[in-house]
Formats: sequence, structure tokens, C-alpha cells
Amino acid sequence: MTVSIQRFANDKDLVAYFNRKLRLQLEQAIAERGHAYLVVSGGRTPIPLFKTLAKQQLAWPQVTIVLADERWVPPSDAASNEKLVREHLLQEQAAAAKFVSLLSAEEDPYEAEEEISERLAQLPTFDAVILGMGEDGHTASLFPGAEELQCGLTTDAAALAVTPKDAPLARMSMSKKRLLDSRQIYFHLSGGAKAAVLDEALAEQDVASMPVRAFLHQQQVPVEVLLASA
Ligand SMILES: O=C(O)[C@H](O)[C@@H](O)[C@H](O)[C@H](O)COP(=O)(O)O
Repeated sequence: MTVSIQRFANDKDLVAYFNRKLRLQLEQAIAERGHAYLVVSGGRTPIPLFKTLAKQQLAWPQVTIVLADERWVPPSDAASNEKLVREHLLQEQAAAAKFVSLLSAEEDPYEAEEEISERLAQLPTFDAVILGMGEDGHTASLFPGAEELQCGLTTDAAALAVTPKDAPLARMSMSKKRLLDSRQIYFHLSGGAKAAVLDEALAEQDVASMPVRAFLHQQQVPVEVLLASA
């Protein structure tokens, strides 16, 4: 399956295109199956998309939003992806959407793996998974060099705890298997540095050095990369 790459002059144009596409896809899922399941990522890139999506007229009570990964901090912490989603996506029209948190009461994310995996295992095939990519080639919280990387790429469980070597905070991440249980995967990338990392990720196959390749080089789910130069 080939990866389709759409290039945009800037993130504003990208968001306009992506917003239309996602809205149609969510509407179609609701029409066909009664409910839509959308996986989003944290980080800085998705904020303008979240703000635009939040304004859309959609049957939001029939949409469930889940995070691809979460930093293991309270949802009030500035580093929390849940906080980001609550402040920018679950607003305006989209305030009516359902949200599935990747957090639990456990202090240690390793103690919470089973609970979060069970929570995620109850969700059906996702309609769309939106991933970001770090300049080290990580995606979700599947980080190069992390002790748990191999497990994240091979486990049947839906989630796992990860301690990145070179990034702050322990995380909870969906596994490769759970992320690929989707009808469509998107990468939302913004800025020149990401374009160079993408080229490198597409050029070779080694997943351990760039885990994002596990999603770019696979035959199971269509991938569309949306890339803004600025
Ligand atoms: O919690 C997170 O950090 C993520 O979900 C992560 O995988 C993110 O998507 C990339 O690191 C890109 O982040 P930026 O959008 O900030 O570049």
C-alpha cells in the first residue's frame, strides 16, 4: 500500500483541507455505523486543527475521541495531552463529544497498563488515527531507544507504559497493533525539519532507529501524510 503525501505551503491551508476531510469521514462513519471513533495526538502541531474541528456542526455526541498517547501527569498539568484536548478540541460544538482518557488513578503507569489496555480493547476499529512525528522519528510514544519499544511494536495489548530515553516524562502509549486497528492513518506534520525527517523515514526500513516507519512501511491501513512547509 503506498503512502500518499499531500504538501501544503503552510499549516493554515493544511488545516482547511484536513478539517473538511475529517468532517466528511466522521459523518460517513456516523451514517454507516452510528458512531465515529477518532484518535488524536498531543504535542504542539494539532492545536490549530483542534480549534477548527471544534467549530464544526457534527453529531458530536456520536463521536468518541481518544488520545494515541499520554504523558503520565495529572490532567491539570501543562504537559498533559488530555488538558490540550480538553482546552482546544472538546470545546464549542465538539464539547458534546465523548472522550476516553488514557489516565488512571495509579501513580505508576506500569501499574496502569492492564486497566488502560482493557479500556482501549473495548473500542471498535477506529475510523481515523491522527499521528504526529518527533524529529527523532518517534510517533505516539513509541520512542527510539526506549526499553519498551520492541514490546510496543509486537504486543497484542492495546497500551503500554513507556519511559523515553531522551524526552521528559513517562507515558502511556497505544501499541502498534491498536493504532493499526483503524480505517485510516494520517500524519500531521508541520515545518521544514519534519520534511527532512519524513524523507529519511521513507527512504529506509529500520524501525528500531525510527519507530514511525512501523506505520509508513506497512500494508494494513492506508496512510496519508499531510505536510506543511511552514
Ligand atoms: O505526546 C506527544 O508528544 C505526542 O503524541 C507525540 O508523538 C507528538 O505527536 C510528537 O512528538 C510531535 O509533537 P509536536 O507536534 O509537538 O512536534
